[in-house]
Amino acid sequence: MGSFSLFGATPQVLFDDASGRVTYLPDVVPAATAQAWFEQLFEGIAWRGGRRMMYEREVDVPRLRAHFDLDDPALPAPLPEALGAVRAMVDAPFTSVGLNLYRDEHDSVAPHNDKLEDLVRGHPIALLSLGATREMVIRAKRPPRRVLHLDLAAGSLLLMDYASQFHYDHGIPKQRAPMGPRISLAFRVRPTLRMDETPPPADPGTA
Ligand SMILES: O=C(O)CCC(=O)C(=O)O
Ligand SMILES: [Fe+2]
Repeated sequence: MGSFSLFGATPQVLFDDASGRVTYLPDVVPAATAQAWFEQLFEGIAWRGGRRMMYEREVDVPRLRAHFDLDDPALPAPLPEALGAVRAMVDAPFTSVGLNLYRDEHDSVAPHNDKLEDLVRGHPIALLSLGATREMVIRAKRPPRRVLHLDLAAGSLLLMDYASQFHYDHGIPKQRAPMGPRISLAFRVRPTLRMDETPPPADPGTA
């Protein structure tokens, strides 16, 4: 249930109350490993652009993305290793990883909460950061509008629990100063289709 190991990095609990819990764990992955993983993913992933509707107009999603199910037998390196590093810190049965590539300071993700229908209740979202440090803004949806600005450094893990998605938006704002590329890996426990919801075939013995 989103508990984390106390070995390795020292967790910084940013808040932990009725509105949810958000924890930052620096240096979950050593700097050299984080850099190697960044380069492998930057070169090796078939990054996709995207389009979305904004004010009744279609615009580019301001970053590149990719997605994998974690049980994919062709899960590309270094995603299995990255999953291992995350699982060493977080006891949650992650099933999916969403990748974001922020090419430079112009790329961003608008304030949002992760879609609750894509998450299994009670499990956290784990964001592993690689590449350039980028600022994340976490803002309460309702007054008093607590706002947190935090730097997500390479090799760090940010854990946002399920409850926090009801009460806070998070985003990566555009910057004015030039920035190198950053990749984030968003590990989630997604609901699977319940195969057991279809009625079982009639038992021939009782027909
Ligand atoms: O890049 C990040 O750290 C945030 C990504 C994010 O919020 C998402 O993928 O839903
Ligand atoms: Fe998100």
